Amino acid sequence: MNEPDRAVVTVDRLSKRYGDRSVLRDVSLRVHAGEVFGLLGPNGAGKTTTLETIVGLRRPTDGTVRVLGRDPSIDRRYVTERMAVQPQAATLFPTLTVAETLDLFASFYRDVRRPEEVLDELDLGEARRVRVKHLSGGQERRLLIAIALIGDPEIVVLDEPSAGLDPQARRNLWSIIRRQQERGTTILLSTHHMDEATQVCDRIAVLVDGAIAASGEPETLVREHAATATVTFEVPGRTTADELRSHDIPGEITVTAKGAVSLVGIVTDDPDAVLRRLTFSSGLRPRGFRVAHGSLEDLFIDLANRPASAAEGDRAHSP
Ligand SMILES: Nc1ncnc2c1ncn2[C@@H]1O[C@H](COP(=O)(O)OP(=O)(O)OP(=O)(O)O)[C@@H](O)[C@H]1O
Repeated sequence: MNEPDRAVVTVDRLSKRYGDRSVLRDVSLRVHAGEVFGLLGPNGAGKTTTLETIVGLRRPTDGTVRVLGRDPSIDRRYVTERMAVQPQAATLFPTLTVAETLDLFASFYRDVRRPEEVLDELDLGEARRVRVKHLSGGQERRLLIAIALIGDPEIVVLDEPSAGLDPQARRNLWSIIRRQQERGTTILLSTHHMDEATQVCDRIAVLVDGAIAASGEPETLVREHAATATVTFEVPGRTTADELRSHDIPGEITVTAKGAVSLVGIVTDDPDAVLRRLTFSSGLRPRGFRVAHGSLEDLFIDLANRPASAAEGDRAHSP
């Protein structure tokens, strides 16, 4: 087990401006040892700028970034020996094979993992003799991740690792990330896929317009920000919203007639109370209950569409 509260990446009040354009404003976050931390946000929110500042490729205009206690733009060697970044596809040589490419990158490190083992973990064992220019998009992306892992880093930074992958390849990638976490690696990634954040991230921070709009465990954020659920069911014959309200059922009720039944939808923040009232006291003979809870996607859309001043209040929660 890792030390869960040891911060390996600390970002304090990071701001970045290009000329008079403000791209990041007061971004603060902590990534703890051994966790998978996700940076979420719509296009242009500042995810790449934040990650590139963390890896030392850009310097903050204001604020501080520390990786394992060091400034990554100054102690570059110390940091790059311990923190790996998934490179861009453009870094690869098209005529080298997969195995040759990994050997080349392995030669940059003092302590490396066995290339065959990394290739097998990334399901690239069978493609080891294929030239880079002949790889599929998914294989190329996995090779980029293999390159990030070959030096057995303490921290791995992945900028949109699932971009361009099909749903199955994305699921495979999530298993790879989880396996890497089990090896004790801390993983910092950016994504705009809500399902990815829910599936692989222990904690997330949502960046909107260069500022952190919310952060925490995905389930907690959903509970706090997307508290309502929708209960749907059907009732034989005809009923009305007024009749349901007369049974003291909490929530916003809509009723639609369909053939011999009435379809009912209730948006509520207390689905348990709705189900109790309906089954024990309404006498309505409801059936086919479904309860749909809010999702991270609802939260994301809500935060991305909120005016900047409304998101401001959430910043106090930044980790
Ligand atoms: N070197 C630069 N000079 C000026 N503006 C820049 C520079 N680099 C990034 N930006 C701007 O900063 C903003 C944030 O960009 P960034 O790439 O960090 O966002 P992102 O959240 O990673 O977006 P995406 O999901 O589209 O990759 C964008 O509006 C971008 O145009």
